[in-house]
Amino acid sequence: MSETSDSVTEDRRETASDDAIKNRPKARSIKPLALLWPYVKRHIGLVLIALVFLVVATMASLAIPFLFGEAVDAGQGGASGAELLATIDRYFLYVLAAAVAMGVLSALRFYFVSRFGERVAADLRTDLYAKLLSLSPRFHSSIRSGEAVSRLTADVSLIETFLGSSASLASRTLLSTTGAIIMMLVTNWQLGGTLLLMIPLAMLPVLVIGRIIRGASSKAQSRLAEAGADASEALDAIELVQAYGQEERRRLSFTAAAEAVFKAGLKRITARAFMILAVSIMLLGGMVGILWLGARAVANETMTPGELTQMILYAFYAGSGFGMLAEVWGEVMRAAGASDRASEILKETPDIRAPEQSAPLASPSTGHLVFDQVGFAYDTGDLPALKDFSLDIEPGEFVALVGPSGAGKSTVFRLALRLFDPQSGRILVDGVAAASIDPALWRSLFAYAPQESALFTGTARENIAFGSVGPVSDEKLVKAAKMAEAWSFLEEKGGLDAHIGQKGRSLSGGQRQRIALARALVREAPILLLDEATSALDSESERLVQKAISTAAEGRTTLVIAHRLSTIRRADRIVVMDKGAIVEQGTHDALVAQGGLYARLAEMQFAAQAAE
Ligand SMILES: Nc1ncnc2c1ncn2[C@@H]1O[C@H](COP(=O)(O)OP(=O)(O)OP(=O)(O)O)[C@@H](O)[C@H]1O
Repeated sequence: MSETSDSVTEDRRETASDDAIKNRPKARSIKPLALLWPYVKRHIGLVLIALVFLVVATMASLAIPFLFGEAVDAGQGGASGAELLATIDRYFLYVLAAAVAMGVLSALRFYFVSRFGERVAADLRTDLYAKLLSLSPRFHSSIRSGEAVSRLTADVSLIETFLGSSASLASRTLLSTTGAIIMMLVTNWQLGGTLLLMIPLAMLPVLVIGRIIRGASSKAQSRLAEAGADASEALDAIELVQAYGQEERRRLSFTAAAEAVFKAGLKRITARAFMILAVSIMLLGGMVGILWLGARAVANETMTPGELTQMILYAFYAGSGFGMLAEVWGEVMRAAGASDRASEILKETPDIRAPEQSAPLASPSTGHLVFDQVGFAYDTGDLPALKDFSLDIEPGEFVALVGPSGAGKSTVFRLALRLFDPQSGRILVDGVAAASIDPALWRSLFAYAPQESALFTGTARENIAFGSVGPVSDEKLVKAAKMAEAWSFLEEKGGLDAHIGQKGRSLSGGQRQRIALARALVREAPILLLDEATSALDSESERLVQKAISTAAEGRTTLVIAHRLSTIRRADRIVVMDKGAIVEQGTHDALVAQGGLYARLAEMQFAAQAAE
């Protein structure tokens, strides 16, 4: 029972084999692994138990060749007949006992080590996700799309493999290889020493060819990953791809990537074939060498046949141990890379934090929202997105924000919701500044319906209830759906249990908006922020959405980014923005009479409507 077969049956099963996981970059040193220490410390009891079983199991496995050797020599002794048989029986009983002990201890070690790996992975995943959810959109826009999810899944899997398998395998192999080397030298230092010098020589081709294989794999894999991302984007937008007749172009670019992967694969398998050749010759040649030198030593009587048996078995332990260490090393470095990336996220501090002591909010809030000389620029923006922006929205007022694209309308919403904080000025509700309040408490003042009515895969119930802070009754959900003019179509689709498809795709644009409105209404917040969809709705849908908006606005302060004249006309006040500043405000009629930017925008809308 060698280390190799032992590890194949137990631990390697746990090794991360997924391509996405294998392609995660490695670290240059093992230093980042230290970042896992707090997680290890949390479960130190499990680690200690695993460590005890690891040491004892390795010792039992090292005892086996020794007992074998003793058994062989006992058979060679002068004794004969019944005495000889009894000695042989006794020794083989010892070997059997050591083998059983090793089996039991290895099983226990496997259980505790793997359990530890799973435990830490679960803790780490939970912590990472919680941190990702707490970080502001600023962080999320700085990280490549998909990368955050890869850190949550692939990187944590790598760490899990490391803690639950590779780390134990590496320390066990290190322990048993060192033990085997010592035992080789103790058994016969001349032969042991010679073999020891030969092992690194035998490892050389494995290391060199291994490097070639890895180089070929990583290039091909990154090409495949790119092609995969392309394919997933194309399949996600399959309607667009087919409508534009882009199937052939997409197919060809994927085929080119697939062929490149094939060529790299060919290089890899050729190198691997040479590796098999080299390893077989080295292993068999080594064995023949030991037997040859050993046979001569036995003939010269400098060694007993039992010692030769021991030597062969220990040499096998040491040889396979070196091979295993080389292989595990890659996994260790990959895990170090993964913990580096995971800790990068864990170390991040959310830039929008709760103050030490949150100021109290007026209860109930009147919904009096004030922007006081607010100035804000995005990290990547050259120009400020908002300049000296001041707006006082009275409780219950309905204000429409209008202005050309890029004027800063959505930015006003983002700041109100504290997804970003302004660089200058203040935002207040009922006279209390946003910065003095816990962001979660502050956000509870707002109900928000975005332009791209983001819905989640699931039922209408889940999507509408998303707006509520605590559990919410079906009655309330239905009431919100009715107010948002969403109930009539939902009822036909099966009510609250209606499945709305992946990201709500089985609904029409107008229906999605009304579900998003229902979601905002369930929140019963004093201020409603509504980003009206720009896409054209048919007149019936538009009528229903408008009716829903009017109902929603009743009794609460409402700020709408408005694109439709019907919404704008309904507003108590229209605020016209351009280049991050308010340029005009007033009622529709007053602004038209003023003949400024609004009058031009309104004229274009009328012309467009007349043309329809
Ligand atoms: N995440 C971001 N990072 C950097 N710049 C941004 C970001 N979001 C918006 N901007 C920039 O800030 C400015 C204001 O954008 P904003 O989205 O508020 O305009 P908007 O009036 O809502 O436009 P639209 O009507 O087209 O939605 C624009 O110049 C835009 O390019």
